[in-house]
Amino acid sequence: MDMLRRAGVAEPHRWPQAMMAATEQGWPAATAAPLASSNGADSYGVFKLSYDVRNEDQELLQKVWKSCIRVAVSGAAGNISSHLLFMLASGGVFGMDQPVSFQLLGSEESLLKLEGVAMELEDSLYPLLREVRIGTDPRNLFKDADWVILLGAHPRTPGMTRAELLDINGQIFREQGRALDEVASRDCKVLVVGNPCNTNALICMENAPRLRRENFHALTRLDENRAKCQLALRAGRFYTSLSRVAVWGNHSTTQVPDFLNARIAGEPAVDVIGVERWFREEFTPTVANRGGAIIERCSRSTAASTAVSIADALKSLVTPTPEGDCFSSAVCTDGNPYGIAEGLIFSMPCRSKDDGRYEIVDDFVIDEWLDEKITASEEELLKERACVSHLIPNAPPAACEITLDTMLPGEI
Ligand SMILES: NC(=O)c1ccc[n+]([C@@H]2O[C@H](COP(=O)([O-])OP(=O)(O)OC[C@H]3O[C@@H](n4cnc5c(N)ncnc54)[C@H](O)[C@@H]3O)[C@@H](O)[C@H]2O)c1
Repeated sequence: MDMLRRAGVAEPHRWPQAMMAATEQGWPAATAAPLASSNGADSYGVFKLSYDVRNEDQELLQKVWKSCIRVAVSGAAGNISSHLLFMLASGGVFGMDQPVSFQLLGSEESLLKLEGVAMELEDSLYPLLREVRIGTDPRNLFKDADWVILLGAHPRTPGMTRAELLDINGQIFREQGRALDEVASRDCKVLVVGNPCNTNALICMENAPRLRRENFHALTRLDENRAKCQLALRAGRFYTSLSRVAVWGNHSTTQVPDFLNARIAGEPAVDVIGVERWFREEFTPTVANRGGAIIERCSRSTAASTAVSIADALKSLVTPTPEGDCFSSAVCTDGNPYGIAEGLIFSMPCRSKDDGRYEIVDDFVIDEWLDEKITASEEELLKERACVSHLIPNAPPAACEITLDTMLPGEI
């Protein structure tokens, strides 16, 4: 500890007991008894060991590390998480000087698998990973969280309508919103991935009034990445030449990948590619069907590219957006510059400085065609909000009028 201070190193959370930590009370442990802990869940396996930092990790002590951040992940035993956690622990998202503590939430059924995930994290020997906690109680696992990534959701079973899925998953996200409200850091940033992610994020936000509304996001970065890939392929240019590629609206088949404002090497994509019919008739459905096309070929969901897009979404919030560019995130529409109905979670072009906050880019041109598509996605989200009015505090009761299945192919 003294050496840390002398070296001017910010004290990571609970350092020097950092390589430590455990399972939540009651977990059928293959490990030693859980330790008492400051945030209600105990650290797992090797993470619960204490050691004398003065005699170890001399190399690490030479480095100037920031204070440890707490990252909570729900659905942490699932497919997407099995890629994501390893990216987060490697430093590739929050930075090579940013220690992290994982608080991993699973369902009762996934607990054994969650322990397996924790064991793989142990074996990966990530210097930046200082704690791992696992369990099933969101009030334990979200405690003091700085970042929360909500992957856990009920899969749609055969015959289940979108309205039924909205209700089942809405109940999960109402409960998790309440838990965040009680125990998470007030400045906590929340990224919802579990589907239907825009409306799940809305329910979560509305049930967590202590947290800032602007800190709730639903993931549309995968759609943006897919749109960029299609533009690059069609133009015969590499991804790096693309900028201002935004996706508007819902993460569903009504999503609107925006080609009008997209740039390729600084020029309008519509001029570089030049085939209007392709944009209007092929581009959008190709982007929306990409997950289905991948499943057809390899019989598995697109967990890896989704995890990469989550990493991209988080990185975009903690690094400055390059001049003239933007990133897509579904965020709260309150006060938005495009006249979209307030009180929705709607994907829009955003820019960030680097501190987790963002602003909505206000200079995108919306022509009649784009406006019509954006309005259709907005109307869908208004209907989804009506369907879950019983899960939103103080919302007037409303009828559920969703009839279309707009779930993206390839997503459960
Ligand atoms: N927004 C996007 O771009 C995007 C892309 C792909 C997938 N998704 C969605 O992400 C979600 C996760 O996908 P996956 O492939 O990892 O699914 P998965 O089924 O492999 O994993 C989900 C995990 O969540 C757990 N879980 C269920 N309910 C839970 C709860 N209440 N609390 C904690 N854990 C819970 C399950 O037990 C399971 O382990 C799905 O809803 C999927 O549709 C979104």
